[in-house]
Amino acid sequence: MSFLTLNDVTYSYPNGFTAVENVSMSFEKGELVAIIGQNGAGKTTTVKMMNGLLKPTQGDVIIDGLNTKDYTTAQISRKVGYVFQNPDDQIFHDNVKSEISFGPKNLGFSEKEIDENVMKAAELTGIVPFLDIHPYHLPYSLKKFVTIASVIAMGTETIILDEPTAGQDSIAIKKLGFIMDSLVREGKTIITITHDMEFVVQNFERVIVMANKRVISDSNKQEVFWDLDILKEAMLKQPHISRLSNKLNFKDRILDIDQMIDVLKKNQVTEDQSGNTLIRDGANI
Ligand SMILES: Nc1ncnc2c1ncn2[C@@H]1O[C@H](COP(=O)(O)OP(=O)(O)OP(=O)(O)O)[C@@H](O)[C@H]1O
Repeated sequence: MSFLTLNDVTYSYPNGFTAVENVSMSFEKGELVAIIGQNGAGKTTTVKMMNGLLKPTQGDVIIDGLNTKDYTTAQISRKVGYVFQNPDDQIFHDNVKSEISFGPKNLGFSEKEIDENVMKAAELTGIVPFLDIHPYHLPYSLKKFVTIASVIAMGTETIILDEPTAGQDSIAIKKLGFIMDSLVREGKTIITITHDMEFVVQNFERVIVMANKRVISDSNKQEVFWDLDILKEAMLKQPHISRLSNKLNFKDRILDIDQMIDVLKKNQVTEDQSGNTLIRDGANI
């Protein structure tokens, strides 16, 4: 059995609105998975069911053999940590160190474990210099890293990141990639909701696409970003470089600049006697 399974899950909010319908997905330990899809597709509702913040109205969520229906959110949050989309929904302490310590303290860790976890999380997220500062005095980007550190410090086997790239510059986005990589290397499962397709291409292999409350694709990035019907249904665009290669009728399913350069060098680019670049077979421009 997988470490984390959503089995034909439906969720309706108390006002009667059904946000997620008949969704199934499963994750192994050490997996790194992106969830993409239009606004309102049901992504956040789905991941909130993974850490017990929401309990399915139909179907089951099973984490490490535990059905979330039979356990409290506090018990489930020992297994799955969730980093909120908006850091202001998560932060409530008056200095960064207390904020990061709260989770492991709450889980009953010893003083030594708390200190070790806080330092490790702060180092990995690059926020050691800000430990004594009030989180509200930090810019949005750093606040987001405080919330990520707070969840890392809890030592859960799975970490869910909801829109981590929103409001981040390119250096912070690279740092996010590095953090996710380090956690996966430790054997943790990382599930990330994102609208940033370039970020997906650079960091993920498996991609789950949601549209209209359902999963419409769960495959590798090559399949997903070259299935134009799926992208249309999810109202998503191919990465820029894929759109360019598509418009140029290249045969290869290009997803990033390096691949584009390889393909151009190997197949489609030649030089004339004066050294001018010419494009041949496979390109139709
Ligand atoms: N507390 C709530 N009560 C009622 N409806 C809600 C509630 N929270 C979310 N919804 C609705 O459920 C639907 C799915 O929302 P959800 O946040 O899961 O989508 P999403 O794919 O994460 O979207 P986004 O990318 O905008 O965050 C939306 O139509 C939203 O308005």
